[in-house]
Amino acid sequence: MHGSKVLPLHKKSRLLIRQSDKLLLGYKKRGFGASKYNGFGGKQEENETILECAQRELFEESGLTCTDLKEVGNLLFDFDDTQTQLRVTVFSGHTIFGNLVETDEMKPQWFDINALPYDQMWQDDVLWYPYYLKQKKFEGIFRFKDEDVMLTHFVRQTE
Ligand SMILES: COc1nc(N)nc2c1ncn2[C@H]1C[C@H](O)[C@@H](COP(=O)(O)OP(=O)(O)OP(=O)(O)O)O1
Repeated sequence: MHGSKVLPLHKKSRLLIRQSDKLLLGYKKRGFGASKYNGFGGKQEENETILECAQRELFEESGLTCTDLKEVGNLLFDFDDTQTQLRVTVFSGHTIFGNLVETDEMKPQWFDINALPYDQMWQDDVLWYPYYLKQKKFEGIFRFKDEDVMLTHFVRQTE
C-alpha cells in the first residue's frame, strides 16, 4: 500500500454464475479490462447496495436476472499508475431467468470450470478462482503497476 496516503476508493461488484460444471463469463468488448473474460459487474451507484449493483450490472450486461446471489469474496486492488484503489465484492449465483444476450459491452460465453481462459482474464483471477470453485469464501489484496502488471498479491480463505 502507499504508506499512510489515502487513495480514492472505487467500489464494484463482480458476479459469477455457475451451473454444475459450467461458468458463465463475458468477453469485455470495450473500456477498462477490454479483451478480457470476466464475470458481470461494474461500479456501485450512489443509491444502491453492492448486492443491488451486482443484480443491475448482470441485467445490463447479459439480459439475465439471478435470484440466489451470495457474497463469497472481497478483493482490494491498488493501482500505482492511477493512484486509485478498487474494492470488488464477488458474488456467486446459480439460478437465472431471462434471455442471455450479447450487449455493447459484453459477449457472454459458458466455459467448463476445468478449462477457464485464465490467460485472457485479469492476472489475479487465477489466484482466487480456486477458492470460489471449491465454494470457499476468500479475500485478497493486490497491487498493480497498471492494468497489465501485477506487483504483489495476497489471497486467503476466510471461512
Ligand atoms: C486488476 O483489476 C481487476 N481484477 C479483477 N479480478 N477484476 C476486476 C479488476 N478491475 C475490475 N474488475 C472487475 C470489477 C467488475 O466486476 C468488472 C467490471 O469492471 P469494469 O471496470 O469493467 O466496470 P466499469 O466498466 O467501470 O463499470 P460500469 O459497467 O459501471 O461502467 O471487472
